[in-house]
Parts: sequence; C-alpha cells; structure tokens
Amino acid sequence: MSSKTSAVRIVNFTKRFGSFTAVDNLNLEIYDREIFGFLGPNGSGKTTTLLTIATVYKPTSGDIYVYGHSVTKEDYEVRKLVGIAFQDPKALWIDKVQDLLEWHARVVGLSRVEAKNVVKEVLETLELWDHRNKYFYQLSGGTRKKVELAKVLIQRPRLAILDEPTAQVDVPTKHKLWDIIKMMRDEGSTIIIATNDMFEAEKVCERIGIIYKGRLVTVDTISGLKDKIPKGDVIEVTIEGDGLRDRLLSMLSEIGRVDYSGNVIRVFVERAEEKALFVADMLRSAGVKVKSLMIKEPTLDDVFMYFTGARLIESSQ
Ligand SMILES: Nc1ncnc2c1ncn2[C@@H]1O[C@H](COP(=O)(O)OP(=O)(O)OP(=O)(O)O)[C@@H](O)[C@H]1O
Repeated sequence: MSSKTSAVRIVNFTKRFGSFTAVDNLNLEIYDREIFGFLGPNGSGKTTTLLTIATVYKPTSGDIYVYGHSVTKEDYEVRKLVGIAFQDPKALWIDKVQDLLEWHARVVGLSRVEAKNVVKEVLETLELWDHRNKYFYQLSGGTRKKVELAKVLIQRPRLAILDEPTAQVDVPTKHKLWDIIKMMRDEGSTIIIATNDMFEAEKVCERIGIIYKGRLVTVDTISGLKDKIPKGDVIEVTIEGDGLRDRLLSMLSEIGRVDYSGNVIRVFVERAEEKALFVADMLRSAGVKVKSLMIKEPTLDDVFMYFTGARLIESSQ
C-alpha cells in the first residue's frame, strides 16, 4: 500500500460527447505535492480530463475525488481547492492585465491591499510588469499564456491545473515558467500539467501518464517509463549522405529496431556499449561514412511510440 497522500483519485472516469468517447474508463491516483503530467497528442483527452477535475465538465460515468471530495457530489468543495490555467486564455476586450489580475485576486479571497501587492509581485516574477496597462486583446499568444499562469500564481491553490502552460511561449521563457511551476510545488501546491511537449514533460513532471485516443496507456516516473521499453538503449549514428537506405535498414535490423530519418539512424538495443562498435564496423564495411556515433537514453517520444505505435511529435501536428 502506498503511504503517499492522495490529491486526486480518478475512478472509472468516462466522458462522452454525444456518441463520441473522449475519455475511456480512466483510473489514476495523483499524489499530494507532486508534479504530474498528462502527455499525449492533440485530441487525446487531456483537456477533457483536466476540465472534469476542475468541475467544469461532469463525468458521464465514474467519479473523481479531489482531496477526498467528489467532483460529482461536492463540486463546491472541489472548486475551493482548485485553480486552473486554461488552454485558451480568454478575457473581455476591455480588460487591462493589471485590472484583470487584481479582480481575480479579489475573487479568490484577497483583500484590496493584498491583491494590489500580490499582483505587483506576480507581474514582476513573470516579467509582465511592462504589459500591465495593456488590454488583453493587445497581447501576444505567449504573453496571454503568462497572464493565465499569473492567475494561478496569485491564487496558490492546493491543486493547480495547467493546460499546456508554455504553449506559444519562447524557449528561454519556457525555462523560467518551468522553474516557477516547480517553485509553486515546493511552496505547497500539487500540480497537474497537460502537454504534448515531451521536453516540457521531461523538464517539469515527476510522473507522467501517457494518454492516447482517450485511454491512459501507462503511468510512471520518467526513468520508470524509459525502463519499460525492452531494448531501450539507443545507438544514434549520424552518417554522411542518406543513401543505401534499404541496405542499411536490413543490415541493422538484425541488431535491433531501427529508426532512420534524414541522415540519422537510431538502433534500439540492449547493452548499447557492447553493440556500438559492432554497428560502427558494420556501417564502415558497407562503405558508409560515420560522422558521429552516440549512445543515448530513449526519449519520451520513443516511449510513446513503444506504447502506441505512433510518434508523439507527428501525432501532435
Ligand atoms: N465539448 C466538446 N464537444 C464535443 N467533442 C469534444 C468536446 N471537447 C472535446 N471534444 C473532443 O474530445 C476529444 C478530446 O479532446 P481534448 O480537448 O480533451 O483533447 P486534448 O488531449 O486536450 O487535445 P488538445 O491538446 O488538442 O486540446 C477530441 O476529439 C475533441 O474533439
């Protein structure tokens, strides 16, 4: 039995829209003060699950318990515990950033003075200070996402739900936001993130549930997921040119599963250190010039491929 405290317990959760099943019999436990990620391509059911945890949708069947409170029977109690940053931030066209956030701070219970102070602090933390007097409609997509995250940062909910929190945000800012998300957890929040970005999942999440076509395919820590792939080491070879494709594919597939893209060949094996030289020799004897050869861990995309037969990157486009 686990000694970890449960933050969210999802039991036989199914959500249908008409005859379409968006989430199919999901069972999952998310622990107090962990950063949990739902990783899956567009349309896999992540947002539907998050919105149901946040009591925006009702389950078609099954139930979800947030710190013991049922989303179907105690939605008012659940709402007191949850803060959500939506996938598509929306605001009235008249809203200026600072006014919008101060209003939000008042709604989540801060006094007028507290609201002013906290909003100022959060605007500075998220480097939004220069945008404070802009109207929401004037902001770029990435800045809107930051304003959406600011709401949760102001609220500091027991359970923070972040739907693709860094989509449309530039890479240096992504890193800053990931640090802020970790800080929120360190300061007491449980975090659930939905993402189709495997780098984001790897950078911030402690455990990941891979979700595909409405089904939870597997759940584990990042290293646990990678260990689930048999023959999970990767020999990655960059060659000159991309000729001899068929010949190389058939030669190397005797050693392990082969991915061949552009001039990069990836061979999945067990004990890569022992096989790397063998692969190099094989290529050389076939007259192929090897530019580099590296032994790598599988990526989360490899894990996704192993469990679903599809590429996360391609499925998300
Ligand atoms: N309100 C709705 N009515 C009908 N179908 C819906 C509704 N909301 C979601 N769906 C469908 O349910 C499926 C899952 O959608 P969902 O938004 O949960 O996926 P997602 O994994 O969050 O993907 P994305 O990253 O694109 O938001 C999709 O096929 C979507 O079209």
